[in-house]
Amino acid sequence: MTIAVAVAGATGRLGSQIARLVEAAEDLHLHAAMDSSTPLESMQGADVLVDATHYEASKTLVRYALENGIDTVIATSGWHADRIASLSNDLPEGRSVLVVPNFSVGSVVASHIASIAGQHFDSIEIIEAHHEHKVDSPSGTAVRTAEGIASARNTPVAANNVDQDARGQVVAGIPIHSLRLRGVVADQQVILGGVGETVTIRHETLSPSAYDLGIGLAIRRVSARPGITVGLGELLGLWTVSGTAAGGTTKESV
Ligand SMILES: NC(=O)C1=CN([C@@H]2O[C@H](COP(=O)(O)OP(=O)(O)OC[C@H]3O[C@@H](n4cnc5c(N)ncnc54)[C@H](OP(=O)(O)O)[C@@H]3O)[C@@H](O)[C@H]2O)C=CC1
Ligand SMILES: O=C(O)C1=N[C@H](C(=O)O)C[C@H](O)C1
Repeated sequence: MTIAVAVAGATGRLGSQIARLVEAAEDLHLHAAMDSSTPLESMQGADVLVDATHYEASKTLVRYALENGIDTVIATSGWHADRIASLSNDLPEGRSVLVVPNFSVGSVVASHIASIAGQHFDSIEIIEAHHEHKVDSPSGTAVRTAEGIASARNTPVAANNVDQDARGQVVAGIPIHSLRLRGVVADQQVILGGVGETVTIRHETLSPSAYDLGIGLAIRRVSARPGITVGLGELLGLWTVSGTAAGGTTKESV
């Protein structure tokens, strides 16, 4: 069976990559390649919407898709736990949403390792670096990593002096520091401080081709998972974690 795919953000960096992958796959059909001037109705008839836009646009695109019977892969950053919980409350019966903060396998693995390590350290901060054209900060991956670390712990993380401007944006008690640099694709370090030691868990994306595997998997598998799934961990078969995520999502992984 061929899956008809609408790509929102198809003129952008990620969306154009997704549209190329869809066009090249025999079992996928590019039903609509949407940019900011494309009417929402053009996604009608698609089986799956992949949203790779900006959060403000994403909110409208995603709700329209779900109301029109289209399962949705959300690649856009900005879908934090509370916003996912709100989407979950209004999710039409039978529809599937896969929120993917990061399509890269290495990023999923690194964030999961951080959630394990975070159970053994009370001092935790994240530094993320991205290309200079990234419009949002902190990155969706860093936010999800912080949320994942916090939800795996029994006690909250409480960083010191976070009222000072240079201490980063605090998510789930964890300060996130964002760099936007020419030459970088994407890079994240989770730094954990203990007594007389630190541990750094670092993932570097060297090329956007790191996203290819996860993009294909997300499109092909989203409709088999009714409800809201966060992250690719389970789909990649890396682990199975059940339970309720912070904010009430039904599946938990980064
Ligand atoms: N999950 C993951 O692994 C990854 C996620 N991302 C995330 O994907 C998102 C997009 O990133 P990137 O591709 O770099 O961004 P770009 O700025 O390159 O592209 C943004 C795209 O969104 C489109 N757009 C804006 N508003 C609308 C709208 N109302 N309807 C339809 N399309 C719209 C733009 O269209 P127009 O050309 O008309 O302005 C453009 O095609 C970001 O949130 C980023 O963080 C990025 C990489 C990997
Ligand atoms: O904008 C990007 O480039 C990326 N955005 C995502 C994020 O915000 O985490 C995923 C990846 O890091 C690349």
